[in-house]
Amino acid sequence: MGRIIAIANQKGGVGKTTTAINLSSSLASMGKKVLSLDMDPQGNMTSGLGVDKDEAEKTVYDLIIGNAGVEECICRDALENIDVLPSNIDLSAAEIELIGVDNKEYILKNEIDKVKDNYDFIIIDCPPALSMLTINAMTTADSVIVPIQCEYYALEGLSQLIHTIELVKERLNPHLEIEGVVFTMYDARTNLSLQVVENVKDNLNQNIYKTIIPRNIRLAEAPSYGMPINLYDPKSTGAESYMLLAEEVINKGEE
Ligand SMILES: Nc1ncnc2c1ncn2[C@@H]1O[C@H](COP(=O)(O)OP(=O)(O)OP(=O)(O)O)[C@@H](O)[C@H]1O
Ligand SMILES: [Mg+2]
Repeated sequence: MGRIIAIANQKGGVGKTTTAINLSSSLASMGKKVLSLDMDPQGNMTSGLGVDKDEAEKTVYDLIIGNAGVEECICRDALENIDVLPSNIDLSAAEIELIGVDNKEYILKNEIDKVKDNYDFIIIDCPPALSMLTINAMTTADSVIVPIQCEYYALEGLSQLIHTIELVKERLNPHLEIEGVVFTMYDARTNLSLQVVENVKDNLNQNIYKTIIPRNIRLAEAPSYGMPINLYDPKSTGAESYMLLAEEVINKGEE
C-alpha cells in the first residue's frame, strides 16, 4: 500500500517543490513506483518532471471540482516509474469553487484512495499557504515532510504549521504524522547555515533528517530542462543528497 507524503511549509521558496520533484525521482530510480501529485497552482512540480502543465488535458483542478475522476487526470509514465497528477493556474480557482461544498476537506483523499494501492509512494507538493488545498493534501497524507531553508528566519511560521498539522490530525486525519524536517539550501561557506541548523535542532522537537540538502546550482537549473536532478546531473551534490534523503525515507517506513 502506498505511503502518502505531503511536502509542506507555508513559507515561500524554502525548497518544497525541489524536494517533491527530486524525492519522487530518487525513489523512482530505486525502483519504487511513484505518483507525484501537484497541489500548487504554480504547477512547478508538474513542469519540473517534464509534463507541459498547460497542455495537460485534465488536472488536479478537474479532480477537486468533481469534473473528472482520478484515473482520467493521471499522466502516466511521465518518467520511468513516475506518474504525475498535474496542476496549473486553473487550480487557483478551486478554493473559491469549494465554498459551501460539503466535506470539501476530503475531496482529494476520496479520489486518491482509489489509486493508492498502485504506488509505493505518493509525493504531494503543497502550495505556500495553509489553504484548503494544503488541508486537502494533509487530509490525504500519512505524513508530512517539512523543508526548512537554512536562513535567518527559518523557524518563522513553523509553530503555525505544526499547529495546523495537529488540528488536521485531531479533526480530519487521525493517522497524520510529521515524518521529519529536512534542511535545504545549506551553504557550507557561511556560518549562518550551521547556526540555523543548530538553532532548529535545539528548538524543534521533531525528527530531523540526517541528510542536509546543500545549495547547489544544478538543482536550480534542472527544472528549466524539465528534468529531476538525477537525470540532469546525476553526479552533482544535489543529486547525491536527494538519493540519501530517499534512502532515509524508505528506511524510516521499514522501521
Ligand atoms: N538546494 C538548492 N540549491 C539551490 N537552489 C535551490 C535549492 N533548492 C531550491 N532552490 C531554488 O530556490 C527556489 C525556491 O525553491 P522551490 O521552488 O523548491 O521552493 P518552494 O518552497 O517550492 O517555493 P514556493 O513556496 O514558491 O512553492 C527555486 O528557484 C529553486 O530552484
Ligand atoms: Mg513550490
